[in-house]
Amino acid sequence: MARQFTSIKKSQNKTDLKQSFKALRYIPRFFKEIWQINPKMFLTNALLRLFNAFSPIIILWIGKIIIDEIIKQTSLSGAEQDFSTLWKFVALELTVVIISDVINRLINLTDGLMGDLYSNSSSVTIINKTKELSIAQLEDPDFYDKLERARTQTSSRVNLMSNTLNQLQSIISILSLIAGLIYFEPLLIILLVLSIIPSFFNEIKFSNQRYSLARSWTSERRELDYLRYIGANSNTAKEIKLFGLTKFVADRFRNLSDKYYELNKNIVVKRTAYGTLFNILGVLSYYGAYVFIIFRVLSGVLTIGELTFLSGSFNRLRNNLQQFFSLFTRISESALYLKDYFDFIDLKIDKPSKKYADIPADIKEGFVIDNLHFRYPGSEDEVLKGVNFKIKAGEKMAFVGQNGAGKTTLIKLILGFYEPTEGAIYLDGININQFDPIKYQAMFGVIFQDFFRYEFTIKENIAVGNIDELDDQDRIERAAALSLADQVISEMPDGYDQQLGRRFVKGQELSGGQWQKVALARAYMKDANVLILDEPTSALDARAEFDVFERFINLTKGKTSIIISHRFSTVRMADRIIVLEDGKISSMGTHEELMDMDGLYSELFELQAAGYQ
Ligand SMILES: Nc1ncnc2c1ncn2[C@@H]1O[C@H](COP(=O)(O)OP(=O)(O)OP(=O)(O)O)[C@@H](O)[C@H]1O
Repeated sequence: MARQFTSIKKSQNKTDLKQSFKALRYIPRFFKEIWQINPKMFLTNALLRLFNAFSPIIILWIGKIIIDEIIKQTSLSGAEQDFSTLWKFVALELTVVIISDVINRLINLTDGLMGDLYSNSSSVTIINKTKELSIAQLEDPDFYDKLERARTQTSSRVNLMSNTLNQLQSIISILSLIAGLIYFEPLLIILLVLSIIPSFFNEIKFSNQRYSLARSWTSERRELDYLRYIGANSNTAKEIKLFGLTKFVADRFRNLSDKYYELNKNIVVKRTAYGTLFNILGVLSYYGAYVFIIFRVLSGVLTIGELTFLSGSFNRLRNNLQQFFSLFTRISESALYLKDYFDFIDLKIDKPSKKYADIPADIKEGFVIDNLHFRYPGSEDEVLKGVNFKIKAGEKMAFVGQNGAGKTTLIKLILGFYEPTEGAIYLDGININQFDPIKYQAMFGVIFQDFFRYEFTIKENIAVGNIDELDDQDRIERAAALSLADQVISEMPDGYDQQLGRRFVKGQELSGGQWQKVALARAYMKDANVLILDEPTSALDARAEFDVFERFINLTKGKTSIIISHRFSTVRMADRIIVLEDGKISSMGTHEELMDMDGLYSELFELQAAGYQ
């Protein structure tokens, strides 16, 4: 733990300032994004801030006039006294204070609204960017960390916006106050700046350390989130209770979070200690300046009004400068996070510059899987080890094999989610990597075994198979009838509009088999050229599975389809069956042909049949 902290320090010390300043480069682009979201609101906010930037000096100046006027009037005899100027300035000060207060509220309001708009818009940007990433990229931990950082730092970016605007406002205030000081006592400024600079560098140093700690802990933080999720969640509650896992999960969480706490504590304690020391220097400088001004008044160089103006300006300036420096470090800290966001949305997507081949409107010959080898990125193990076979147009294939044999992987390669490490897949003689992946994948209707249970309505859950047809009720009902989801829907109080899951009000949880029926309907939502069902019926009862496949076979007459199933009653309906064993095809043929061979297929079939006897 200590070693990790030292290495963070070592790597950071040299580049502290440089990194902070470099990160500020992203701020103009950030503000361009905010401006584009709502130019009118942005402009209003800027104008309001411009006015309020001058309010401190105006109020101090009026205060000086009021005090000098009081002293002047009190030195006059009763007959000579005229308080009209005095009251005019009191009224003026009151007006400025009220206006400034109202403006402050308007600034907060527009800040909040712009923050909301920005947060919504950047979330959409992140969602859209995620869509462009390939499955391989999304499964890569480095990419995933980038996505995570971009996603979780939205609030930090919203704060960055108001902090930067506050900073600009503060700069104008500071300049106006400095102008006042220069007019009377320029020496005071040097004293002021000298006392504040050390705390500025101190802040920058620690903010960089905090950032690099947070960054180097991205995957651990993800683990913490995950542990928090499984430890306190209705989906996992059954197992957590039954297996008595609470202590295991809580201990694992505590161990990890304690480490992070210690590392972070180390940084924040030092930051506070140094910060306090430098702040005391600031206070001393203020009183030094105060004594200096008092002497100038006593020696008759300055008036009492000027004393209140100067000491007020000095104090204000000190606060503003301190706020300026601490804001600067917060801004540079958030700007480092901003870099993560832009790094993510600027991620290069591998788009070949070549022209894509045309997708065949109807499959004529079919697929040729030629000497296919595959290893998952970052993995040593070869999952597919030289697979060769053809799928003729209109053929119904089934893949069988034991767990981990490579069936789903083969489907993912046919869908073009990954590039083979060796060999190729051809569709009607064209290597599938020549097709535009989006158009190519649109040819398929696929349901995976780990299909997603969207906590939307049933109707939406079916329509995700072809979301453009969300309003086509007939189509949704036809798809539901084919997958037997219509039986589930008829039992729901809200029918097709039934909210599913337990997350939202009126949500209805479904059984595993009911979910499968709903998900299966997605495959029927479009006239896909190729239908692939990867074990989506494992939770159906025997009769339901038989009904589902009978419908599937009837519907897909003349269409190419692939089924993965561990149930031989289903598999035997296929025209041809491929038996995968440890990444290789051990045999293929019709059910009868395979039964005649003395291989894995007949062995597994007999085993399953024996189970039913
Ligand atoms: N995303 C991944 N990254 C790395 N390895 C993976 C990934 N997905 C699967 N594997 C590995 O690839 C091998 C084949 O997995 P695959 O899912 O293709 O098997 P399967 O035949 O479909 O098994 P099952 O019948 O259990 O669904 C397994 O050893 C698995 O651990």
